[in-house]
Amino acid sequence: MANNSSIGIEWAERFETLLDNPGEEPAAIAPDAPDLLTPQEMGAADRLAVASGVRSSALMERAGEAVAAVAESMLPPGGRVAVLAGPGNNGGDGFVAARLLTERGYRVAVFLIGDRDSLKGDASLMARAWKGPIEAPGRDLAHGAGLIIDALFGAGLDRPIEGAAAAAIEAANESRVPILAVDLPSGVDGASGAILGQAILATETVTFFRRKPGHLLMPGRVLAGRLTLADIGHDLSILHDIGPMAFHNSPTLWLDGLPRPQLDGHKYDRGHALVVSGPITGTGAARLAARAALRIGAGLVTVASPPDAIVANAAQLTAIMVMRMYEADGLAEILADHRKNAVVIGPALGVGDGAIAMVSAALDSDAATVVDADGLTSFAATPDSLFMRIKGRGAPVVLTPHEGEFSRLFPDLGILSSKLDRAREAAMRSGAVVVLKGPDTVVAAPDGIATVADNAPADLATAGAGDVLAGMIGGLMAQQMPAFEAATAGVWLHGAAAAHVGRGLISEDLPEALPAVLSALAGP
Ligand SMILES: NC(=O)C1=CN([C@@H]2O[C@H](COP(=O)(O)OP(=O)(O)OC[C@H]3O[C@@H](n4cnc5c(N)ncnc54)[C@H](OP(=O)(O)O)[C@@H]3O)[C@@H](O)[C@H]2O)[C@@H](O)CC1
Ligand SMILES: Nc1ncnc2c1ncn2[C@@H]1O[C@H](COP(=O)(O)OP(=O)(O)O)[C@@H](O)[C@H]1O
Ligand SMILES: [K+]
Repeated sequence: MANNSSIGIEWAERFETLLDNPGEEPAAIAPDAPDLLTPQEMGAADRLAVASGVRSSALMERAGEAVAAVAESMLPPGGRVAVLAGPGNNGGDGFVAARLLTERGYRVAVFLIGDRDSLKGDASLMARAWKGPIEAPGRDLAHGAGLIIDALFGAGLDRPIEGAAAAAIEAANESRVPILAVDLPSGVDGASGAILGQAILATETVTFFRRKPGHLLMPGRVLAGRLTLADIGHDLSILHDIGPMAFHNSPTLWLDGLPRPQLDGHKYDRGHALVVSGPITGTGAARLAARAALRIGAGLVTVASPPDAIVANAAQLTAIMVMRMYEADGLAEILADHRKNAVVIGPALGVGDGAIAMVSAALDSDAATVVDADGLTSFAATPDSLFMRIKGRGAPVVLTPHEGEFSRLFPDLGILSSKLDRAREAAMRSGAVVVLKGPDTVVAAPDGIATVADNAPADLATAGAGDVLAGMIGGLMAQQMPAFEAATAGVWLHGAAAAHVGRGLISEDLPEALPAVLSALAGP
């Protein structure tokens, strides 16, 4: 199907290459390793590592070593450390770090939730190797400490934190002492980034082998602070067996597929994007989207304008063309010209039957289609009719809702705590690539492959930013970039453009920042 994504497949192929040419990989873990593993997948990675001959206690020793190394960078020589250890293997990592830091001259106090005799397996082993005292945490657990190591709960957290552990988290947060979290800030669900009961607000977090979705999804991303990814001895080949379905949105994933102008190329080779304008009271959104489509490389861009808005549009456009459009039939006529191979519809379109008819006309065409804003809201009462049209066509569709628009189209998915799951369900149900926007924008394809972005500065929460994103994705699809890749690249480039502009950003700045961002990506 046209919407299917190739990122997962391409990345898997790249691993094959890395495995065949190990010399080409500078370290076991590339710093931009994009795979995200859920806690369950990470558990499987640990089991696979053990099955391949790595001792689980060796994994824990290296995990504790990685924690100790970051702790040292956060402490003055001989500084005081409070280690909070939990009842599972996360606590085991804490005991290793406590031992190593003591050996290196730091003054370490260990506070355990539960008792040492209840610890099992490697955690029990590491607790026995700790020769110092073990205390029960009280309100003053951080007293005199220069650093708290949070080793209460990691990948094994499976219910809301209460009681003594919740009180310890509260005391740690209130102490204002910097906190280094082991694997995850305790209380953060590694799959969703959601808080289960109570959570540590970490200064830094050390995680192992691969990041988890909860390190990137809100609020987990903020609670984790600065993230270090440590190699503790997993072989890369493990990823083949696991087959990750979620990826960190970084250029590593899509840069090879980003359209580039060719020396022997022609503007007609770079596609023709059509952006549908709203009525006279709402024409700016379409112009923002159109400008973004042109800046991102579409060869030609046309704004299809209702007759009452044609003067407003024409007066403010130069390189972008304007065409008069008489409602849905007019749009269908314009799109009958197959050279117009991508259409962006929805920004400031107005909500109602007229908008439904126009979106339907766009979906009846052969053009790759981005449906945004009012184009989505108009289907709040009849979402299935939108999904049926999407599934019934050959060309790809990208839906770009923010959380409000999303909840109108998929009201029952609000119960899912994971933004990743919400976007995936929506993609599966609608047959479209879904871009669920926000500070942690998720792009999901109907086959379950998804990306999570973390590069959007808060400045992007400004009027019209979404219109620009829709135009960028449409502009990439006009250049034949597949829908999932176009959406993923569009989201990253949108964030990068905002970061390039910095403070004072308004949406008009975003298309203008694209040349710098694209040039930097293209290299010297
Ligand atoms: N596996 C490996 O090889 C490696 C793993 N590594 C490390 O192991 C960590 C995962 O370890 P894990 O699976 O033992 O889980 P962990 O996060 O310690 O917590 C589970 C414990 O907490 C309990 N519990 C859960 N929720 C609770 C709650 N709300 N309130 C109270 N209790 C709760 C639950 O017990 P339960 O009561 O459910 O029986 C269980 O005892 C991982 O994050 C990484 O740091 C590294 O060393 C590298 C090698
Ligand atoms: N707090 C935030 N941090 C970073 N990016 C954000 C934040 N809030 C929103 N965004 C991004 O800003 C854009 C806003 O889009 P949208 O809500 O559609 O606004 P508009 O309708 O005004 O264009 C989206 O790309 C979204 O991902
Ligand atoms: K932790």
